[in-house]
Amino acid sequence: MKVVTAAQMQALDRRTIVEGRIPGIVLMERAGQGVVKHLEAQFGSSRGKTVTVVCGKGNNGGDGLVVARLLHRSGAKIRALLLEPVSALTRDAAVMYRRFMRAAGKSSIIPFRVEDRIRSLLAASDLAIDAILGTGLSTDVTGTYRDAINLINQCGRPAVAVDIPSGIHADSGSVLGTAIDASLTVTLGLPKVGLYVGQGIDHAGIVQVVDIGIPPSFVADVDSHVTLLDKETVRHSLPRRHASAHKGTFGHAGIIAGSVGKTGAAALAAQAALRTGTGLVTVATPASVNDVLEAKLLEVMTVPCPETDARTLSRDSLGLLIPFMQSKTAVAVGPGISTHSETVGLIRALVEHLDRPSVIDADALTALAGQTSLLAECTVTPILTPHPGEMARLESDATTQSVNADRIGIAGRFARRVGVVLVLKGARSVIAKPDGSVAICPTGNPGMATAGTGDVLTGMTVGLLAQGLPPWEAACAATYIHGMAGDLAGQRLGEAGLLARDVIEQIPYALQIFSR
Ligand SMILES: NC(=O)C1=CN([C@@H]2O[C@H](COP(=O)(O)OP(=O)(O)OC[C@H]3O[C@@H](n4cnc5c(N)ncnc54)[C@H](O)[C@@H]3O)[C@@H](O)[C@H]2O)[C@@H](O)CC1
Ligand SMILES: [K+]
Repeated sequence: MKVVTAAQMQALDRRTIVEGRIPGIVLMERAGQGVVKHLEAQFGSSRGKTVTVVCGKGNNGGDGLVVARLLHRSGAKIRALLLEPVSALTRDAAVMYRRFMRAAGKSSIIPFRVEDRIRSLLAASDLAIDAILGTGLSTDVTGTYRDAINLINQCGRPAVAVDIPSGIHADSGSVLGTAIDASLTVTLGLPKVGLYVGQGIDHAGIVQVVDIGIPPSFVADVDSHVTLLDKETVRHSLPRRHASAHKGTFGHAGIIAGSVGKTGAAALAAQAALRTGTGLVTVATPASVNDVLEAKLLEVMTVPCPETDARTLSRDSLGLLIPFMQSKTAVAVGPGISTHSETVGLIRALVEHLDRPSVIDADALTALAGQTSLLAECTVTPILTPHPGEMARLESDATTQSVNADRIGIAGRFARRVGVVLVLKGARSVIAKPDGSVAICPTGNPGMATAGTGDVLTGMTVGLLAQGLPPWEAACAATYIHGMAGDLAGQRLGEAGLLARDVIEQIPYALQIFSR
């Protein structure tokens, strides 16, 4: 599904109304129906609930008035707060105002004047609906609008944002003055970029997308290079397990990983590859830590390699690692290998011999800082999986902050310039391909910001490569399923105590969801 800017969405809405001959009020009705559907899926039936709907003067407010009418019809007790006089409403919002008034009566509409009254109304509500500002937001929020947003945030009730949390810039995700902290955002037509970047991520809560009937041919014409990953796309790319399968059918992943003090990274990546369905996994690791891995890993094979005095892979490993890579279906390089200068030299030499599907991660990325031209030698497009700090090292003039300020732009430009598939990790990981287009992964949670989850992603990615997925499909599917497994683990354990190993344990359950 394409992800769009406010201007792109407004143009699509307009084209649908003018060329598609679907009146704005019909789109608004569908928007309201979609919001109610997702709201009830999340919070249960609205019958008997008290709901306060806060409406601005624009079409976002119009959507809110549809929600108010539909919830009233379902037996909820509704109060609609108008932030502006009725005369200021847009034409379509005014139509929805009249429809609501006819259905619920004038006493259900409350002008936003007396702050204390509003505060007590919100406090007595089960839910607040934020229909204050949508894609029409242009400047900092001030005055009554700011007061309304702050009162909703302070009331302690879950807020459902219509289209986008009011105050969030639909393109940049930045907060313009103040913004709603939504539990659920039901976005209309196509998802907006601002829900997946910057502060927008924290303010949006759960994001659901509602189809309001924009003709697919109009959507196809939108020039957006950003898409939102979804379950169906991932499902189509996953390997099938035929009845005649044997372990050779599902590939052999080679993982070059580990050093003293960092055998856990190798173990996590190897286990994650197996849990993702890979037939065979072999880890190449410094000789003196090999026994540790043998003890940790039952199903994984290991290859002890020559090492430095610091017990990291040495330059002498190259002669062994070249045939190691050539005998595997796919290769991962990097988890826990250290940044020892000799190991760095080894990785740079090794990359020139990468002739099969590969994932380059962690310390191997640091080894490639300022040396990404070496990747031109790879015969199959490699997948790089940096976190923002590693990304900043790869892009010499960047910092972690500047990377996070433009994750989509940086990922797309880097993937195009260097000719790689890039997974820029972090909240809402983005995956970019060599043509510069970018997918946003909606799965995952803050509990996954813990040691070792990156190694798990590397293992899952090489595992899918070994099973024959092309690099782009493998990167997208691994990132999505990694997030799903993390979400399942988070549901069971909560976020604070979640460990990388818990994510591995949930991979099979995440995969089961695809086979249903
Ligand atoms: N017909 C359409 O175009 C559709 C629009 N839809 C809804 O309409 C929204 C867009 O509607 P609008 O373009 O009317 O705009 P909004 O409803 O987002 O904004 C309302 C008004 O607020 C004003 N405004 C901008 N910044 C402000 C600020 N900082 N403080 C106070 N007021 C400010 C704008 O001038 C605008 O007129 C979408 O987000 C969506 O919810 C949906 O109903 C689907 C169809
Ligand atoms: K809103």
